[in-house]
Amino acid sequence: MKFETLQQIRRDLHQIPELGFQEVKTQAYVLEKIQDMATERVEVAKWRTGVLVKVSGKNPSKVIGYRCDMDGLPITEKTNYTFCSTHEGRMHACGHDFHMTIALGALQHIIEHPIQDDVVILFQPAEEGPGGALPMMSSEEFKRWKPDCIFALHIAPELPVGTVSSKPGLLFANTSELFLDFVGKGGHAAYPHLTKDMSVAAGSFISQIQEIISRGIDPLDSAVLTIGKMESGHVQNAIAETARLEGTIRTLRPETIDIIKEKLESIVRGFEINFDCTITVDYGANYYQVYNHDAYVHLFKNAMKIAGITFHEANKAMTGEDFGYMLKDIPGFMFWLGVDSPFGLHNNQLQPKEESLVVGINAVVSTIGALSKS
Ligand SMILES: CC(=O)N[C@@H](CCC[C@H](N)C(=O)O)C(=O)O
Repeated sequence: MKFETLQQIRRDLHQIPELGFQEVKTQAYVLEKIQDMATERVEVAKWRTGVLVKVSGKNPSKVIGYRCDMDGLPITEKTNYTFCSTHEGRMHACGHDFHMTIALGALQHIIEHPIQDDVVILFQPAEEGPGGALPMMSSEEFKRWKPDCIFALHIAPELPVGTVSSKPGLLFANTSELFLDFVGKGGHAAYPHLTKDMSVAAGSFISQIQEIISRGIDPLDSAVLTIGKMESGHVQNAIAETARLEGTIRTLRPETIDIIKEKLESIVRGFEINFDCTITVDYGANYYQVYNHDAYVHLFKNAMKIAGITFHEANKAMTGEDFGYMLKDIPGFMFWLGVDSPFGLHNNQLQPKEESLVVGINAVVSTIGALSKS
């Protein structure tokens, strides 16, 4: 695919970011592009708002899987792109527009340059939440074409274009979303003694839970507890009856998430007594760690050398990815693709360099070729 075509696809997708399991326009766009390149060797299936494509090999002995994600984030874009999001309050701030474009580019390359094995490309919805990987894996469509090995990429804003990065073993953390609803008693701002102020409770709760990580978890066992959103009250001169905190828990070991949840719940019980309120805890979506299989990372490193792409050994990251569930069941790996953006993932000004699309496709097709020969 020509660079201008890839750039156009990325820009089209960038304009229509949709949240998890709402990727209706995105799915239609992806399907249209696939139809344009389809031959008799290509089969397509829809699953919810996702898409699965199978390209039959010349003499297959295995199915090679490649997965990309499709959803955007509830973030208001602040780039000055001419092709910025047309969906108010939604943005492709995690590079899924790049991931899908690379998958389409790789698909066309495989259709035009047939390999021995079957290739299945998965366009998976809802990576940012509530998690599309697990339900997709239990679908009939996935089971019918279940890959024998699988890999995926994620853009890396801090790495230069022309580079990739990965590591054997643990790459990404275990995660759990966190939603807390506080209900107390509202009232007039001038009569605090007659109320149960949920702004004060929620503010104090945020400070208190910092001690879970700093004093409750072995410093050698890394963990993160972030509250990313806080809401309470309605007006400046009334005491808030309700508050809501939204956040995420990240750990390097699956067991540590349970320890954190236990400590958090004991703080919740204390706050319910101290503030005479009720607090409901909901853990939303939970993702299993991304654990790369050694032999596949080794194969990837060699494939990158041959493709002329610079490989860096990665560090573990506290990011989460529901691709971890696929790697729990199917051998494979995930890697970072350098896109050189001055702004990071989930930033409203994320601006990955489009030249990296070509590198991404080269990395993916080279890896598929190497997997087919292995
Ligand atoms: C790569 C990346 O940024 N992934 C997301 C996954 C989010 C999972 C879930 N919504 C949570 O926040 O726990 C991330 O934020 O790491």
